[in-house]
Amino acid sequence: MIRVKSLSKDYGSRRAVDQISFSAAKGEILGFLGPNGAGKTTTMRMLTGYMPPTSGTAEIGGFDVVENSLEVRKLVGYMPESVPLYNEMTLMEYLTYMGEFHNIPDLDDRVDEVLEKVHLDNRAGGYVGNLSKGMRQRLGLAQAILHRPEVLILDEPTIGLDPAQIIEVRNLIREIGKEHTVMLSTHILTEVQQVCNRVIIINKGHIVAEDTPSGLQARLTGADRVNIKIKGEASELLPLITPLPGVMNVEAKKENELEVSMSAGQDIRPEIARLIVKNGFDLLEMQAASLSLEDIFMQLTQDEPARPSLDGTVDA
Ligand SMILES: Nc1ncnc2c1ncn2[C@@H]1O[C@H](COP(=O)(O)OP(=O)(O)OP(=O)(O)O)[C@@H](O)[C@H]1O
Repeated sequence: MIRVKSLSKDYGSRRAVDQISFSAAKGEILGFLGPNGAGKTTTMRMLTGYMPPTSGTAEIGGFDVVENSLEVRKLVGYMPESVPLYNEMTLMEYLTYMGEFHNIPDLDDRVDEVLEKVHLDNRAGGYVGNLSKGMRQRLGLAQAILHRPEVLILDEPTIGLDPAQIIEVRNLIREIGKEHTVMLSTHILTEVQQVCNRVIIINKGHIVAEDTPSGLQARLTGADRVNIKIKGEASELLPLITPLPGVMNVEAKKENELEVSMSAGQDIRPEIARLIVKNGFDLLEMQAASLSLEDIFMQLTQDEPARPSLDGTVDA
């Protein structure tokens, strides 16, 4: 449904998005995760046809966002970061007004339908200005799905909401995701874990990782770090484990506990376990130190010298 190839955007001499490529299939909820200024909004604006790319291409449903922007707008529902809503209109008036741009034939029925979908049907005659922030966000979603788009692009849909409102909006997105392809941007890690089935991590205009939330975690968790608990003096094991191929560092954490860091992709837990037992120690526990998505995100986006990226190439 969404296909992006080498898409770039320059603001003057500043490159905000740098040759990104990705795609999203029908029925996917794709999370676009990145810190402030990463290029999320810029990418979404290009995808919705609101801003031309400097180079590269983006297609929605086979239509080029520049050459077929009218078709693209029919196919896409967009909820910008701050949804412009008209406070002096009732919810029904607002949605009817927005729906007129799209020539929706059964507009009155459709307005009732979407208000029900976002659980605002009981506020239909009330003023937009009287809505809470969470309700406004839900109205923004109603506006985005009004013309039955196949693709929904949501820019930071839960920003500024309180925890209860966040849960409501996330549930709604999951529900909407059953019928639409959804791409949402966020800087909240738990959001992609809870809502999305695939995640793209973007930093400084570059895609630094792409996977399922659990796959991403698994790739980095693997057994990069293992916590080991033994019966006996952990310090005695240090000189034995350190020379093992694939071991980067060994540290005694407590008297009988140590942490072994291994080179990425080299799971040498069996060798370590054999070595411990062979040397007469009882192995009480061996646990891969699980990285949270937050750790992964920090690893992928922090400024540091060249390091291997997830696909094994070297990132500058
Ligand atoms: N209209 C503009 N003119 C010049 N620079 C811009 C413009 N819009 C964004 N930028 C810059 O482009 C980069 C990417 O911004 P963008 O808004 O796309 O990031 P973002 O990931 O959506 O971040 P945020 O969550 O803060 O909106 C930033 O460095 C930003 O300062």
